[in-house]
Amino acid sequence: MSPKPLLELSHEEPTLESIRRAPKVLLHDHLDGGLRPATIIELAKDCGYTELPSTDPAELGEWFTRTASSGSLEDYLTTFAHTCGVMQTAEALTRVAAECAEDLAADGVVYAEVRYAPELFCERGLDLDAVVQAVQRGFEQGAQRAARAGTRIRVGTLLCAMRQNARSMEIAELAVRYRDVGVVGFDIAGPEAGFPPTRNLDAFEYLRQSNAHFTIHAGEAFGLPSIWEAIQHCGAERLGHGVRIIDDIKVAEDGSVQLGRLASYVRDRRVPLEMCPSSNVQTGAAKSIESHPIGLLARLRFRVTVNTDNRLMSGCTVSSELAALVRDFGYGWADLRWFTVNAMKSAFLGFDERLALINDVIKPGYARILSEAGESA
Ligand SMILES: O=c1[nH]cnc2c1ncn2[C@@H]1O[C@H](CO)[C@@H](O)[C@H]1O
Ligand SMILES: [Zn+2]
Repeated sequence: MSPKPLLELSHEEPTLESIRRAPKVLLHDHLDGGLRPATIIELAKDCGYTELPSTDPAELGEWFTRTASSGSLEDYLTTFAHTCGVMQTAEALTRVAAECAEDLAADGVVYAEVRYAPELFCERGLDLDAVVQAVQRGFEQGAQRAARAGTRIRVGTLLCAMRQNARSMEIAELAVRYRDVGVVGFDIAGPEAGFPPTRNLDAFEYLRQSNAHFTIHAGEAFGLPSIWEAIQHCGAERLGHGVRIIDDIKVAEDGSVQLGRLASYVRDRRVPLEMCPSSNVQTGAAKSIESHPIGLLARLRFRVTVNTDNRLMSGCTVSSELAALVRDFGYGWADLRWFTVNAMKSAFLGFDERLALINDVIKPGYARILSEAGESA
């Protein structure tokens, strides 16, 4: 079967270059998983961090992608010791956040939600508030530099609590304290097996009482019970990954599809899935991009979004993830616009701002690309 676009709009196939020029929205990207290799090396030198596996940027980048392709989430996560190791000062955090905003803007991302766990950056004297302030400063600087370079980006921050630690209430309070200055939500991250989302019920309860937004990493390294708890016990608005929802969908030999009750609920309620195909292949949550559940889930019209997870560990960008899906699923421009609008609708930004980005930036951006494609055809 030759791959076919889900929606027809133009016969011009999107290429990596043209995808880079299209407006894109990113909901799931870790700040400590997106550093430039050269920056890691410079920061290590500045702060006396001596554990890096290489001091050559190309080699170091290659080390991250190779080591993260371990086949298990736990092993994948060990690589973060080196990024967190060099992010222990306010200056380092500001620099990393600024470069993150610049890199995303250069890739054509117009709105990004970038997440990190403040508790991981308090090893050398910073407190949680100092961490958040330093990162916010960086995003502001980066967005300003990007605007001067002719690329506009808006960045919202998500604060993560680490599942294996017991600080989720404290981090949830931090997220609420900074919600008027750029923090748009909360998440839990880290190893999934053995750390069910219900361990953090008090934090989720507090966030709901505070009318605050949160997503939960669920259904990545553990299956349906994790997704069910995240949604039905904790009240997650979105699912980080959520790939294992596929376990509740039966595809018969004749191609007919039957959704179980949880999969139906997720689709009926339009629960956004923050899918990260390359990361899933590296952690063993999916065998390949080609066989990734995103193909079926998009065809069934789940609220699918396409994300990077960790650009450094996967050697990817939003554009390269989309290009891989175009290559393996035959998606066209209408499909890429659909993923982008899905993501913007699912953002933890106010409704009026989401609408403005869709109507003033995303739709005109795709219209421009399509008219250019039409002219050159
Ligand atoms: O795909 C993932 N699943 C679970 N945890 C993750 C993933 N990627 C990164 N982190 C964890 O989130 C922390 C905060 O950014 C990172 O330090 C890493 O430990
Ligand atoms: Zn993640």
